[in-house]
Amino acid sequence: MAAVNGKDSDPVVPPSSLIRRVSSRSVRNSISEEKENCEGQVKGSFVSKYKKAPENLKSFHLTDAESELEVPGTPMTPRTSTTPGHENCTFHHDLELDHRPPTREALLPDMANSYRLLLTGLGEDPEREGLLKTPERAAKAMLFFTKGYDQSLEEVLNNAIFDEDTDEMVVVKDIEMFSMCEHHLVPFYGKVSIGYLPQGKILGLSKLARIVEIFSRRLQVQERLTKQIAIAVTQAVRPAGVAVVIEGVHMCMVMRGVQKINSKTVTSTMLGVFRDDPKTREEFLNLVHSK
Ligand SMILES: Nc1nc2c(ncn2[C@@H]2O[C@H](COP(=O)(O)OP(=O)(O)OP(=O)(O)O)[C@@H](O)[C@H]2O)c(=O)[nH]1
Repeated sequence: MAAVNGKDSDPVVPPSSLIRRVSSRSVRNSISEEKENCEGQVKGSFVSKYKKAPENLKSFHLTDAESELEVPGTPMTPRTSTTPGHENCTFHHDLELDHRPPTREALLPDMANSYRLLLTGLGEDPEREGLLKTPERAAKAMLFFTKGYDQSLEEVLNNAIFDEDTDEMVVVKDIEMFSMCEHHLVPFYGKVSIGYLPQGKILGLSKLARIVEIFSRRLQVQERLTKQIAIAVTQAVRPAGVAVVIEGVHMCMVMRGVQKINSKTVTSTMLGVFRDDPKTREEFLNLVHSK
């Protein structure tokens, strides 16, 4: 199989714990163990640690750069919970701020103060009744918009990777996406379509949408978001190929700046057979564009 971008590198092999079906408790325990085992390794170590090359691997290759899910400036706060009964929790699927790790919570006072300053800078009175709670609300909202920084691929997958004798295309399309433009800190939103060609392993369908959440709930540019989703799916199930198309509306182009309210930005990442074989790519695009 041709290497992506024509470069050879080690194929990425997910940890064996990702391709076993086990109880959620043991999943969480194994996640904690993995995290401990990973300590001291480079950022994005989940990826680096499991790069091995079994003889019979037919999957396409990711370059080292493509294997790095985390980009510079993308923080990953340590995750443990002090909530009674949840000491071993490292991840909550629908992370809300009333059930969060202390490291995230600790950011709130400083962020609220920043919003207070911002209000003052706008000439507003942060002490007037309508604005009294606004700094805290805004800080919580911003933490929610960026909750993807607290999520990692292995936690989100929760071992929902299943052995299945199929090599037919899987497409989940029109997944809603909300993200934040890293240039203006205003939202961009749209829909994501993901396709992959399995090679004996399939991914729980909801996990594709959850992968979108991990990477969209951060400060982003659409191009990077598209690529990170494709790489994450590759790492999860080592398919013969992955295709991701995102259609986005950028509020920085709508509400300000050039003010083009109807423009849409379409980005795609094609890996493996989707990149190499025009017919496979065409089949995916037809499925995505069909009603
Ligand atoms: N490629 C890319 N550009 C983006 C994305 N989100 C915002 N931008 C662009 O980032 C650029 C920032 O350009 P600057 O000239 O530094 O900032 P600006 O003066 O606010 O630019 P204008 O939006 O043209 O007013 C703009 O062209 C935005 O449209 C994205 O997801 N991908």
